Amino acid sequence: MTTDVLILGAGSAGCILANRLSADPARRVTLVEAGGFPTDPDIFDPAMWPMIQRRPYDWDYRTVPQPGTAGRVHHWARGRMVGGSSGLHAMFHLRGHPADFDRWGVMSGDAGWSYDALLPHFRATEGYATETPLHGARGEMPVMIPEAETHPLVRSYIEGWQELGLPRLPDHNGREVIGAAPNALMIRDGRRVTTGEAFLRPVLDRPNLTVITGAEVHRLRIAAGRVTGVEIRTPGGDTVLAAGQVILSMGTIGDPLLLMRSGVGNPGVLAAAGVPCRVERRALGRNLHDHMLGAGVVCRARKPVAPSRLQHSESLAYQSSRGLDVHTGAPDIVVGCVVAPSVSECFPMPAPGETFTLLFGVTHPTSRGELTITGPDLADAPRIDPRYLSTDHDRTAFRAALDRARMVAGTRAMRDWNGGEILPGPGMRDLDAFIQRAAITHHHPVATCAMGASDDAVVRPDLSLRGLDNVSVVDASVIPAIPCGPIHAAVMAIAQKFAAGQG
Ligand SMILES: Cc1cc2nc3c(=O)[nH]c(=O)nc-3n(C[C@H](O)[C@H](O)[C@H](O)COP(=O)(O)OP(=O)(O)OC[C@H]3O[C@@H](n4cnc5c(N)ncnc54)[C@H](O)[C@@H]3O)c2cc1C
Repeated sequence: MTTDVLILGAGSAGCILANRLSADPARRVTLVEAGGFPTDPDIFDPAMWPMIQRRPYDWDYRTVPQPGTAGRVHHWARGRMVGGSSGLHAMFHLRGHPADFDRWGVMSGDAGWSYDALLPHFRATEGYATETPLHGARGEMPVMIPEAETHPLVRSYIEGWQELGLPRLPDHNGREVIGAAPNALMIRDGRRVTTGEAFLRPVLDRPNLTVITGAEVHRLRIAAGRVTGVEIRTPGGDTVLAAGQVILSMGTIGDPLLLMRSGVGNPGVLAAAGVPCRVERRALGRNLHDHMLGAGVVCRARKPVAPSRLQHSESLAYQSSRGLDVHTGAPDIVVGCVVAPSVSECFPMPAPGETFTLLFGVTHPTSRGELTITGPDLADAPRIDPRYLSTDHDRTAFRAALDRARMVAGTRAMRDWNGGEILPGPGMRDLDAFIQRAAITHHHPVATCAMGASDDAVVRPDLSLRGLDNVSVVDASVIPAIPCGPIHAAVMAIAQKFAAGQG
């Protein structure tokens, strides 16, 4: 089968690309996805999001043991369904601080990635209730700002930050991010909205769009610096697809794995996995990084904590470790309020309704890891090593974030709620050791195919892959440096910007 554009992966980016690129009826677009259309009703129930991992529609990757987190192995959830990880995520919509994207502009050597240049692409995907110069209302992805639904505990938490001098923001998608606000959410009428629902389902009847589900992309066939065919594995057997243009949208893990299985990458890594090197690209899989959260400062509640009417983790407060009176510029730490108990696997889970949790984390970690293949086949598990908490910067900032979480717990506004700290607990002397055991992924791995101006970078600023003429990479893997907050909004903007550039 031959098509004009073959999009590999129907995740957060892939569904937007399929929508935008098939809008031109003259362009034949084929979208290939390993998973199927989601059918589990739990996926669409916002409150269920922490419970739906490790089900069949989660790739459920594992890291190698992490020296920085007490030798622990971390589970990395990734959606294996139409909509990809937008079917598993916590639905928080936050772009990041403008400085995060201005930095992308510098790193890529292309001002098109600066905040002001990206703003129309952010807005084009957004469906806020009201259009403003900073918020889009005509995009397909609903963005809800909770008001009456906000939990009373979270209201007190936000007041606690105000008491400490942090501003109360309407949401985190203004020009300043430092402050506390209810999380803006990708929810409509009480249901999660995936990119599959928002962008793909409405255009499924386009005659020029073909969607193939249950199909795992195994390898790219490469000849004369181009991809000449894509080997796909389906329950019905193997097949080869061909296209003029191939777009990789399989995410931060899926893209480098496919490229490495196909012979693109670091010759040493490929040789160790038994794959002949066809295209040398040493940076592929490197630069892997992720946000982590400490889970958590857990407090006994003085009164019953009713269940969240949203998705439990209702507010993040971004801030500067330099002081609570710093209200401009990019934040470097964050504290979040979770209405339910939230702890890592190292601690017993407290009973719901009797405790609440303050998560704490670092917005711009400097730890950098690597992802590699271990063999040539789809069944060969990847080696994922984020090298969590391997820099002084990250460990120091984590301590500052933990201190801030304790500060807000001690405010007057929280007095009616806080019945005493359970974790780390007043007797805990070694807070660094606690952090090592409490840190969990915030689920934002990026940068294995990072864009950059230098010839070493995996993709160019236009997201074309260096070394293969007809291949582009469009998803979270191209992010060169993680923005301060959750990255889904940035992934949507990346896909929107790329599609807009295709004419
Ligand atoms: C539990 C969790 C909570 C999160 N919470 C938030 C949040 O609240 N806010 C936020 O902004 N971000 C959040 N994120 C992060 C965000 O969801 C992801 O960063 C984003 O969805 C990534 O988009 P993507 O297009 O790069 O990849 P994905 O959406 O993961 O899409 C990749 C697609 O490729 C498919 N694929 C992979 N390999 C193959 C293959 N070999 N063959 C065929 N198909 C393949 C996958 O099945 C998937 O559909 C969260 C993520 C998780 C997992």
